[in-house]
This record gives sequence, structure tokens and C-alpha cells, in this order.
Amino acid sequence: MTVAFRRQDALSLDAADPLAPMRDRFVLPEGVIYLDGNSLGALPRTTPAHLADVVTAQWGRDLITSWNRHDWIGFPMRLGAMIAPLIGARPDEVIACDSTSVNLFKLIAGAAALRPERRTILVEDGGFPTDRYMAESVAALVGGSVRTAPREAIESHIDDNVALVVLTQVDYRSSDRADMAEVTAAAHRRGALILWDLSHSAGAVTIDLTTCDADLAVGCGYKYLNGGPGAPAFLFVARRLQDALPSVLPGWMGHAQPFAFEQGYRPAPGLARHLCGTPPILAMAALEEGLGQFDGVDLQALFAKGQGLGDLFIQLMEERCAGHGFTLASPRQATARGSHVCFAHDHAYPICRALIERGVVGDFRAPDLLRMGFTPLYTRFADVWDAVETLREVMTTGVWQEDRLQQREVVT
Ligand SMILES: Cc1ncc(COP(=O)(O)O)c(C=O)c1O
Ligand SMILES: Nc1c(O)cccc1C(=O)C[C@H](N)C(=O)O
Repeated sequence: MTVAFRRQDALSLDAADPLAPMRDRFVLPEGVIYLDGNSLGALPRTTPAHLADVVTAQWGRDLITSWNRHDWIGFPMRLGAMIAPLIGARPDEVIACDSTSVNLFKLIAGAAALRPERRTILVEDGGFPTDRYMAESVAALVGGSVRTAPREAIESHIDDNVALVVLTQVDYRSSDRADMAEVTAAAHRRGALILWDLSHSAGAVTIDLTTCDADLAVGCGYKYLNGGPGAPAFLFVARRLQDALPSVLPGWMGHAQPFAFEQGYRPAPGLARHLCGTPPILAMAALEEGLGQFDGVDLQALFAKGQGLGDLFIQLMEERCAGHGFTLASPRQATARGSHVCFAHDHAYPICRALIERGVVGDFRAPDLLRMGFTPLYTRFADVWDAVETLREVMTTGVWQEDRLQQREVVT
């Protein structure tokens, strides 16, 4: 006979967790169980003081000399080097800049230029929409077209006309995790390039761009990297492609010598050519603190904890919320998913709002998903227990049926 899991068991898991002290590195409001770090990471405790220092001592006191004195000019490369170990890249293969959407455009257009004889950009059906919007825009500009295919069948749609495959490693809704090595190899066998969107995986699951021999990648800085709302995103270009990949938004910061103010554009060597305009220094400083939270952390242990939190959530939902109409909408096997888990429910929207009112902050994704993100740096096993208990209460009381919870907010 199996003994049911109790809150005490969750507390014991937290007590034995060597990563538990990491939680103190973040500001987490009393009474809130934050399960949305996959959309907006929590505020690191050191960020406010660091930003205040950059504002007063660097901008305020050192003014324009800060570009050299505090190496503001080197920020995109420096942050790239901090992101590199989280995604299995080399330090000179990553820069922090722009938004993920803009970086998608830059790399998709660059890849199209590298394969001019091929006319198709292959993207997944139902992926995060910005990836597809950008692919369609590039296709229209170069006279090509976008083809879509189901995520799970993407490999079989790569033919000799595909210039580039754009795929998200961890799907923002289902949490399905693609096999990067396998899909990358399939693209290469057909002579196509591959661009991985790592927005929902960087900082949360194992990524090894080097071993996979990936070509290009992008990802968000404001999710698991804890860089703050609208944080700079990142882009990755494998060393072997860096000199060939053109810069399609050739701003002056990507020029070989920006301060020569030449009339003709000459691309900077390596990755710096993908810089466009002046880097947002305050946002970069916040991202620097977010990335600093990974210092000294055993990444494999961190990612294993994320899987354990997700496993526990699935187990408790099925044990304690059975009969309330929830269906697991993410892979059951931890190695096949990211660090968030979705359950489908016909009334997911008001249920999600009722949870938020009770301090359990997850999110709703249309049409019917309740999505809970487990950030292993700061989520506790007891949080998972408490979140499921709150959900059980919302369901047994029927409080989610109140009219005001049905009204859609602008940002969901
Ligand atoms: C998979 C994925 N790609 C791209 C984006 C867009 O990123 P950005 O807002 O930086 O353009 C997001 C989230 O917003 C995302 O989840
Ligand atoms: N970027 C966001 C925003 O500005 C407001 C609200 C949510 C977001 C998000 O990041 C959404 C997220 N990419 C998602 O997976 O749903």
C-alpha cells in the first residue's frame, strides 16, 4: 500500500535541499506563492542597490566617461559571456541585446541570406507567435515562404528547399521539450540551418548548443534569467558561422569602428555586428544581477530540482484535485518537459484568477490552460503543496464561478 504524500513530506524535501538557501537571494512577497517565473522572473535582492549605484555613481557622477570607465560599451558581450555557460555555448558566441523578437528577425534574415537558393523557412504550428510573425516578415522581404509543421513531425518536413528551421526548445504552453541534438542533426543532414528559441528553457533546463552543433539561438532575459521586465534578450551564433552571417539591421554599434563614423558600413568581426543601437545600460545592469544569481550554483542539481518540483505538482494534482476536471497537458516524463506544467480545464481562466486572488500566482494561456512555472532557484516543494491545496479549495468551494472572475484582463 502506498502512503499518500503529506505537507510534512514537502517540508522534509525542502529541509534536505542544498539549493534551498538560494531563495534568500530573491525578493518574494509574504503570502505569495510565485509560480510565474517562466514569464517574469522574480527580483533579485541585490538588483535595487546595484541599479541605484549604476544610476548615481556611474550615470550621475561619471557621466559619459562611464562608457569606458565602467565598460558600458562592453556590456552586451560581457552579459553574453555570463549567459554562455547556461546554454552550453562559448563566451564569444552569445551577446545580450534587443528583444527576442528583434533578435529572431536578425537571425532569420541572416540565415536566409546564407541559403539564398532555398526559399522556405520552416516553423512549428502553434508555437509562440512572434517567431512565426518574424519568419513571415523575412519570407515576404526575400521572396520566400513560411511552411508550418507540427512540432513533433518537424523533422520529416525538412526538405532540400528549407533554408532554416525555427523551433522552440520548450513549448510555452505544453512545456514539451524538443530533442535539440536530434532535430539539429536532421536539419543539417538536409543542408538547412536551425535556430532555437530558448526563451522558456534558458536558466531552467540543460542546454548544450555546442554538443548539439546548433547554428543559431535566441532567448529572453526576463524569464528564468531574472533580468526584469523587458530585460535585454540574447542571441547565439556558432563560431563557425559568425564571419559569414550578415548583419541585417546594420546599426552603428555593429560597425567595425563605431567611433570612426564612417559613411560606409563595415561589420564588426564576430558577434558584435549584430548590435544595432546603443545598449540600454540600466536594463543591462539589471540583467547582470539576474545572471549573477547563478554564480556558484550546480546547474545539473538546479535543473533536477525543477524537474522534481514539476513531478510533485503533477502527482499532487492527480491525487488531490482528481474529479475537478483537470487534464494534464504537459509531458508526464520530466526529461521531456521544461520547468513549467500545464493542466487543461474548461474554466481555466476564472480558476487562475481565483488562485491569484489567494496569492498563488500562475498564469492562464488561451484557450484552456492553467500554467504553473517552477523556478528552481526560489520555488520550494512546500509551495507546490500549498498551491495545489489552494486550488483544491478554489474547486471545492466553487468560488471561481463568481462573475467578476470571468472578466478578461488585457494582459493574461
Ligand atoms: C518562446 C518565446 N519566444 C519569444 C518571446 C518574445 O520575446 P520578446 O518579448 O523579448 O520579444 C516569448 C515571450 O514573450 C516567448 O515565450
Ligand atoms: N513578455 C510578456 C509581457 O510583456 C507581458 C506578459 C507576459 C509576457 C510573456 O513573456 C509571455 C510569455 N512569453 C509566455 O510564454 O506566455
